[in-house]
Amino acid sequence: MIPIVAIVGRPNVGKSTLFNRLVGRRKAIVDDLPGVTRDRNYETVTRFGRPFILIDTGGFEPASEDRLLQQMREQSQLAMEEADVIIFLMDGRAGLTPSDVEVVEMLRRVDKPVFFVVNKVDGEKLEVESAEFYTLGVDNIATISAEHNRGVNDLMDEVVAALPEGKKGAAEEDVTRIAVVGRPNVGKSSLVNRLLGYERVVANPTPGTTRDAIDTYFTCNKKRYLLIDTAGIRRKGKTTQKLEKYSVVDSLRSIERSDVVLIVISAEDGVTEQDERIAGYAYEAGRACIFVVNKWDALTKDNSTIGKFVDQIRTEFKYLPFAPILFVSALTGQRINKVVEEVDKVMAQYAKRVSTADLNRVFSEAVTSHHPPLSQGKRVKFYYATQVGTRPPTFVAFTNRPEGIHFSYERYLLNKLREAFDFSGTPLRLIFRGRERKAP
Ligand SMILES: Nc1nc2c(ncn2[C@@H]2O[C@H](COP(=O)(O)OP(=O)(O)OP(=O)(O)O)[C@@H](O)[C@H]2O)c(=O)[nH]1
Ligand SMILES: Nc1nc2c(ncn2[C@@H]2O[C@H](COP(=O)(O)OP(=O)(O)OP(=O)(O)O)[C@@H](O)[C@H]2O)c(=O)[nH]1
Repeated sequence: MIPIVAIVGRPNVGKSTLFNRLVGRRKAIVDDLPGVTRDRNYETVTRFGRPFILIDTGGFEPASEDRLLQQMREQSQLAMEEADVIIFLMDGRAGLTPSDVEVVEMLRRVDKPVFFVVNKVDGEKLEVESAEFYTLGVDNIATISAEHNRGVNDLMDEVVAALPEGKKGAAEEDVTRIAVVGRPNVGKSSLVNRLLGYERVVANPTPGTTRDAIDTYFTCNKKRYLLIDTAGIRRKGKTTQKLEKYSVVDSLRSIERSDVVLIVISAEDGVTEQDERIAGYAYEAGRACIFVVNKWDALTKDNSTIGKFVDQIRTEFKYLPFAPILFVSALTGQRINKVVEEVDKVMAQYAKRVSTADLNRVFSEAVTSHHPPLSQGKRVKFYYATQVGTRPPTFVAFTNRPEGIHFSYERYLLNKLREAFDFSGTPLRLIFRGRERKAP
């Protein structure tokens, strides 16, 4: 399971600055895309070869000192429950504050690696001044400047070393791993029950019910599937009423481990912001996605109901135009058999390989019928394209001007590949690489 690192600390200590530094610049394919709900608070980061999910727990409203302390307690509580490693950030310019002292007390009792870090230590002089933080009685205090990238690598070196060893199961190429994600109470467990055909997971009418996380293998038409059923489903014994936004963390973990993501939406509630956040992450993670609109039985429908839902989903999730939409009822079983059918379809595309010859034929036809726009007055030429991976299908195209290719042209090429090879249900990746033209 991919580990989680959480950054905790008062407002304005520099959590987002550190987060952005670690996440690095975003790829254009994500930035230019209209309608992707970007939740800057969660990102998958790879550092020294180790991937982890980084969470910036910040972003709450500035508030009174009482309220602040309360929020910090909640934030830290969350980090203590969800994260594998915690970075507690303090502000070397503002100095030590009473709320720092209190939160440090809390975090010292945690049985997880906690890094106590003083930020904004931009130079030697501040280094000396940060000595007051040693009065916290913590043995190890790191000083960094997130803004100037000072001490950040050393810190991350230690953070990565403290990550738990990922339990790497044997690579199981023949299993389709399905994540079922969505807000609390949309019917994820009920859907899972239906898919498995028996009451394996107990559905409960209270939102955010506590339960064990269960991964379940099942076989259907001689094919094997793994249902990753941890999504939004709380583990047993937790009593803290979590903020809804944080059930997203469970979804992210599931998505990381999956091939196909079932984004479950309640027909009663329509699309919510949290659905958008989760779907945006699934998209960025490059997973195949299927929208499952559940509780279809609970609606009074007329001829336009389906159409309206499809419109809403296509409008809210512009970046997932290829994701199929299913309307089901986990309660009555209506159209549940379509789910596995659809999973098979998108999985076939997600894992598909096309021949280099076919790929280059399609590529050169696309380029010939619609030339790439000039880049700084120069012609953009493509030499060669090749598929370098699957899950999702990933292509590299060699060109004289990799940076000069506009996003809209990239989208044009991807659409051509989609049409030509029927990649209709899967995300695709297209990478441009520079190559000098060979001398004739
Ligand atoms: N001098 C200095 N300023 C910094 C450093 N890191 C962050 N800052 C500044 O501190 C301010 C707050 O930084 P943020 O990253 O927004 O802080 P935050 O903790 O995410 O704040 P919230 O979103 O309110 O929780 C910004 O003006 C940053 O430019 C640093 O290393 N040195
Ligand atoms: N009418 C109707 N109700 C449903 C359907 N699917 C689930 N429900 C009800 O919705 C409630 C929540 O269902 P769960 O399966 O526990 O939802 P969940 O998404 O797993 O919820 P959390 O564990 O809180 O994340 C229960 O009362 C279910 O009986 C459906 O298709 N139609």
